[in-house]
Amino acid sequence: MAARPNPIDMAKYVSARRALDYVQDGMRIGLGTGSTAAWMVRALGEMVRQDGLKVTGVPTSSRTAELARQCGVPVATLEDAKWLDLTIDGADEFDTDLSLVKGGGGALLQEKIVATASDMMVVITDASKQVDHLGAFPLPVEVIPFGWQTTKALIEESLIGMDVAGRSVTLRLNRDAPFRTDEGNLILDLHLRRIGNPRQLSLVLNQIPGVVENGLFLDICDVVVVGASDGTVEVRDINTGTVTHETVDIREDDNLFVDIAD
Ligand SMILES: O=C[C@H](O)[C@H](O)[C@H](O)COP(=O)(O)O
Repeated sequence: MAARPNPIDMAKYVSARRALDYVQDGMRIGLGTGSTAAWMVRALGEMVRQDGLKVTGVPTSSRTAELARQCGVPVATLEDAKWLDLTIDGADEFDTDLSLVKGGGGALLQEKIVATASDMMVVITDASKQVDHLGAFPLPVEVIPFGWQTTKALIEESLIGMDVAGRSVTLRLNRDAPFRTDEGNLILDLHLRRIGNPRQLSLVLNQIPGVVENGLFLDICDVVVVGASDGTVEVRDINTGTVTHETVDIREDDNLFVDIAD
């Protein structure tokens, strides 16, 4: 017997379902990483298995690749797919310009490469991720392990002249060991509280030797779908300047409602 998901998962689920309206047969789709993107991958798998949808998914992490295979979504590498029609991914923060902070799950590098190689990026999220100014969520910066303390010191130095409200930088841990990305790199989390000039910060960070990429996604996202636990979504489209409110048609027999571990 199918069980309804809790309110948080319900909001993620409806945003994922609505985002899949952008999918058409034959598309090459970037598959994001995180708990919200996982709902999208499961729902996409259902469309492939039950409706015969033909798509190719390009995962943005080893976790998503594994989930996609489990769900029956055919996967390819970006090297094979080369260019994508659409990427659907979650975010840690978004503002009114649809600028994003991503990388809470450590997948920002592949996510940014894949989203940039897509004609369209749709972000699936809930209202708790909306902010007036980016920066409340610590900004992830991926750095190579070689000389990472020096890279950290250079980042701290670069923050002195920046329009930010906090300047502490911490190495992300996984239990007691440093967290490693899929590329074997480290993540430094920048606790900035408020980022006054995201564009300047992004440019400055990416010029520091040892920095691979930062979690600011600027001018990449086209649409944000904000899901709510009552089954409604707000769809914000930066290209048309429209904001629409809709109710998502939920399949009550949806197999996704069966208890699924994240
Ligand atoms: O590295 C992780 C990604 O950027 C995720 O998209 C982001 O952290 C949001 O994840 P969630 O949907 O679990 O909040």
